Amino acid sequence: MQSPINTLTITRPDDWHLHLRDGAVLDSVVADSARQFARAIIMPNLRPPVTTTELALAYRDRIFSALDQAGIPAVSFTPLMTLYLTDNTSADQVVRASESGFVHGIKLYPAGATTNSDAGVTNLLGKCVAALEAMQAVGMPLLVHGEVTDPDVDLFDREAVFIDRIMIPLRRAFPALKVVFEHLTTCDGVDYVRDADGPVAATITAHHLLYNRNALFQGGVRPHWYCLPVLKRERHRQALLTAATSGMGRFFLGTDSAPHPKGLKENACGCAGCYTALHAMELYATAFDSVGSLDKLEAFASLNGPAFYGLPVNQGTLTLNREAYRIPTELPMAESTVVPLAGGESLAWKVAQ
Ligand SMILES: NC(=O)N[C@@H](CC(=O)O)C(=O)O
Ligand SMILES: [Zn+2]
Ligand SMILES: [Zn+2]
Repeated sequence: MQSPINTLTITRPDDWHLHLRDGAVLDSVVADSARQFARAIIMPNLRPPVTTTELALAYRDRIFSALDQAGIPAVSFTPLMTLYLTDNTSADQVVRASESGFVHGIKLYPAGATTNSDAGVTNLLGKCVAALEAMQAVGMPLLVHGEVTDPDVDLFDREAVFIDRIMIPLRRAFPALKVVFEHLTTCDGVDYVRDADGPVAATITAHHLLYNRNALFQGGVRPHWYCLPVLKRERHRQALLTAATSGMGRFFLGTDSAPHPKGLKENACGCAGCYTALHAMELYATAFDSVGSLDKLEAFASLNGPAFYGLPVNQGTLTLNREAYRIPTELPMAESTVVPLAGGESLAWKVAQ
């Protein structure tokens, strides 16, 4: 089923889940995101993590310097900052973040769940009650990496178990808390977000819409397809695609683009994270086109996110053309190299320059 559409112009999109890193890598990656997106929710899992409004302000300044160095005017890309929730995040820190006007979410990393999560939360409903109460009161969204870390739980089941053990009790205790279930990967997650009462939403990556877990092992172990939460079975991919193309306001775009140096991905213990900022909208257009739903891309990429976060829709537009585009195999970045997801492969969509 292929749509006859050959060109598509949508309201300029936003990326509601992005890793920009820091230092020299930040300088290299920020231009890729700014080329396609007007705003992005910037993940706080740096080393050390961004745990306070002061640290977020300093990081935001470094992002603006990187934009300036890349020749991108500050008005054309807005970093929406987040804080990293810890066992010690106080209600006062939440209030300060909210009053800053530039912090738009607080991120839950269960300790040990993913890249740079060592400082994360050990017991959400035991240690973070004051912070969660304050977040609910001021309307600050909680962004969650929704996987349990219990070593007895199979890697592929960690999202489903997170719903039962954390999400449901959390929502019962804080029914008015805004929650974004980040990088949703399962049909269990889709069902939960679709049916839950209250202000719940989810981001979905391009890679989870395009690939199932076979991609990790096609012809051998392929580390560039390894991310967390890990790719799942085909039926989960199908459920994500149905949700993303449903037009439902609870589902919106979040690339989870997460650059790692090539040498740390192609490694005996390779890092989790896929780099998709370079070709994000091309990947999403390919996924939506695969089910004849290009007409639903604008809601997912440009309208649903701002509505949930209470922000205005962007002014500009982005045009995609049906045009063969070969993804580069490698990108030189600072002192290292980053391999974009599906490097060397071709897509049928290209963002117009
Ligand atoms: N998604 C990933 O596999 N990695 C992310 C962390 C995260 O979003 O969990 C990273 O920071 O590298
Ligand atoms: Zn995550
Ligand atoms: Zn992420």
